[in-house]
Amino acid sequence: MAHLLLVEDDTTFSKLLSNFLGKHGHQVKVCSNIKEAREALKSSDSNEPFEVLMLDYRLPDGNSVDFLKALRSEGNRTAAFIMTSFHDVRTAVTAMQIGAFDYITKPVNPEELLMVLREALNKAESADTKAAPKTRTSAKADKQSLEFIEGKSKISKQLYEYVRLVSPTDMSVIIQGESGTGKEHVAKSIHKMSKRSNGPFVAIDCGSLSKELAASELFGHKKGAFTGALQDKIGQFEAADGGTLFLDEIGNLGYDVQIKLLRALQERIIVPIGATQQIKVDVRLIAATNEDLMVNAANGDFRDDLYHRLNEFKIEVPPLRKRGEDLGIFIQHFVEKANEELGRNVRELSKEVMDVFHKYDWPGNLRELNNVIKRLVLLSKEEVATLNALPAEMITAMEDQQKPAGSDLKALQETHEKEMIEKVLQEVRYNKSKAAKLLNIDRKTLYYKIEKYHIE
Ligand SMILES: Nc1ncnc2c1ncn2[C@@H]1O[C@H](COP(=O)(O)OP(=O)(O)OP(=O)(O)O)[C@@H](O)[C@H]1O
Repeated sequence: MAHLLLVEDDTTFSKLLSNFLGKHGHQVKVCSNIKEAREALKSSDSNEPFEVLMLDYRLPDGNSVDFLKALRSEGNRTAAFIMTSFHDVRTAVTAMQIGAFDYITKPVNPEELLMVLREALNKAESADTKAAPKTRTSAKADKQSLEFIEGKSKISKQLYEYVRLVSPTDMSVIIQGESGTGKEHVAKSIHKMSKRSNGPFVAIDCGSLSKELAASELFGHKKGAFTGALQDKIGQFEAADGGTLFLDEIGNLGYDVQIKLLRALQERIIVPIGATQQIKVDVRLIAATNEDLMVNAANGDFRDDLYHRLNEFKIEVPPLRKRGEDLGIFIQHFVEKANEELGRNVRELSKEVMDVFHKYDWPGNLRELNNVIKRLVLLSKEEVATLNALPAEMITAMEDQQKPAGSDLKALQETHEKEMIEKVLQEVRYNKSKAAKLLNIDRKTLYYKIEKYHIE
């Protein structure tokens, strides 16, 4: 049994969901907005904290991506997943960067929900047993590398040529690529092929670290160094001694921590917070980012000196839509993996499903493909998976894409609607309440349309 917090403003749906989860032995606290959720989190018993947060994306007093961002920066690391419509998948992808474990598209399929919940609970459990949440150690690195697919496209061959080239050296590496392209996988491969492969591989997701906690997480602290430092803590730099430290989403580190990081890299020593003695460390650093750190450095958002220290070698991991023939190889791989995990026997995807997969642009890259395939396999009782097992909206999106815009009434209406919203937003200087009133729609609908049409 798990203690879950469900934040959902659709009361019928939340009742349905909590009954369903209750029947599966879980204890669910339901809140209908962010304010209530905050109160529930505050008053949750420290003996029985929430193990998983299940968040509807659009809530009456904000969206759950911002909510989760705020929680993470306050140091809350409870496993969380976001429930979203298919149109918001791009937003959900952002959510994963700030430490949501996963997302699930609405309408929620019960079996899929249980699967995602099970995975979130496993994650919560493994985080509990480690020095820090979101820190992954070498045992997992080994297991995952076995499942690694390189691909046959030209762009993938070049990628792995670079990986093999840089692995045996001790150079720092920046891995750049969109969310879900496999940056962590690449980092693990570099570690495995390096002379440090017998040492630890420690991964930290800087996106889920609050500014206050980042320095202590990386460099450790002494008991009493700050409120809440109840005992000495070893930092991840020390934990990675003799091995590789992988800093995911490094662009999220605050300026102060960046200075300390630079010093640790240049002088190979660290000083835990509140300590007086220096500790020698021998760590290879690999950093990942989905932004262009060079641009951030030029804008002053990232320290120039640190950028150059890290950028001894740069590897770009291509988005899935640019990996051409690899798509088929990844599909096969993920289907086999899902069959094994879920005890299914899907042998083939129907031609229609393959068509959709080839046309779709996969904004969440390999992670999204993996998720969609898991769902597809889960819902397919036969050997051939058909369109029925794909999210309905994915198919509609593909159909819409294929229609010629000139004669497509819906597309014309949507273009008109987008222009109208943009015009009104400009008129009221982006005051969304006023804009919603003028457009005669509620705020929630306005937010939905702003996202749908990618209005800045
Ligand atoms: N080469 C690969 N072969 C098989 N599976 C892969 C490969 N690369 C990535 N994956 C799978 O794709 C998913 C995303 O990979 P990963 O976490 O490495 O991406 P990422 O770019 O680091 O993501 P993020 O930007 O969110 O940190 C994982 O489920 C991973 O197992």
